[in-house]
Amino acid sequence: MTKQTLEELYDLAYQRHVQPIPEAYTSYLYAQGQDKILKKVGEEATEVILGAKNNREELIYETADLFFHLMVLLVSTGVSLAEIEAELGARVGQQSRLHERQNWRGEA
Ligand SMILES: N=c1c2ncn([C@@H]3O[C@H](COP(=O)(O)OP(=O)(O)OP(=O)(O)O)[C@@H](O)[C@H]3O)c2ncn1[C@@H]1O[C@H](COP(=O)(O)O)[C@@H](O)[C@H]1O
Repeated sequence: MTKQTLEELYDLAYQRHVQPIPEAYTSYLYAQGQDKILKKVGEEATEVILGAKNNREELIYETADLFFHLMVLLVSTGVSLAEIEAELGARVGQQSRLHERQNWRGEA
């Protein structure tokens, strides 16, 4: 089974940005502009929720769609995957502050 990492997906999205291919869907998204990309991210996020409600196959399929469109969004805004990884890295080892949330135990 062929696998693709998020880094490879990002690189692909980046390549389509710097070297557009007229018939490529990814290049089409960039050509349509930011609002189109944002709309797709919103749609795909909603489809992840619906997929999760249905079954795990749909959740997997829709998550892949969302990841792809998120990569296109990051590329189009000039945000690198390394910046996301750095943000995630900054959170490693931090205590969650669940106790600061009111009623986090579900108490009245
Ligand atoms: N991973 C993906 C990927 N995931 C989802 N999609 C596309 O995202 C779209 C989502 O489907 P929708 O029905 O929501 O959208 P749509 O109706 O086709 O499009 P709209 O008219 O709504 O914009 C489909 O066209 C999918 O083909 C992807 N398109 C491309 N890739 C990767 O990018 C590579 C390059 O693709 P091209 O840019 O098309 O050459 C591919 O080989 C893949 O590895």
